Amino acid sequence: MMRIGHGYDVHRLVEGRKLILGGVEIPHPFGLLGHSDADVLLHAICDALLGALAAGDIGRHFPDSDPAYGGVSSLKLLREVISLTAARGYGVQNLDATVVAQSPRLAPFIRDMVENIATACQVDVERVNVKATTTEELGFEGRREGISAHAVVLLRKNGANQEFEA
Ligand SMILES: Nc1ccn([C@@H]2O[C@H](COP(=O)(O)O)[C@@H](O)[C@H]2O)c(=O)n1
Ligand SMILES: C[C@@]1(CO)OP(=O)(O)OP(=O)(O)OC[C@H]1O
Repeated sequence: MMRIGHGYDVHRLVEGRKLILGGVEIPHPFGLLGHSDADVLLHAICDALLGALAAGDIGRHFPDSDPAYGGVSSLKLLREVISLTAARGYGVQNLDATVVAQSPRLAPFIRDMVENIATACQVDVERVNVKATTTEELGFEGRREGISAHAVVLLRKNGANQEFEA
């Protein structure tokens, strides 16, 4: 059995914060604001996984009112969501995500993001794809006020054929 999930998140860009995307620290004069490390890409992926499980969203599992999550690495949150996914009997068939950022240029960091995500999800890198796009300077991302991310994930029941079936 397969289950599909979608995730979307936005964080504001500010001075004095690190920019962390997909668990990779990216040199940039601005970083994302949040209670956690504000890794907008991993948050979208967590929400896609939770959506596929019909298990709510990241804020329900890791409330931003809980000091335990202050400054937490979102890779830790992703690993916890994957533990829940495995406990429900599912694994990641494949995952695709898009980061919407006018700057910085993310292409040099995509491979490391994919490796971090694949490791946290306990799958081969071939099952994970991360893309980046600008908005041609339109909207809040285009004005560099924030970065957004979209993710979709397909889960398969453990024990099921791991290849695509017709
Ligand atoms: N922050 C970004 C945004 C985009 N890229 C790469 O550039 C390509 C073209 O982007 P457009 O928004 O002009 O379509 C895109 O496909 C990415 O490969 C990037 O590295 N970092
Ligand atoms: C990740 C959590 C964890 O405290 O905090 P934030 O970094 O603020 O991220 P957001 O996507 O706004 O909401 C989810 C929160 O639960």
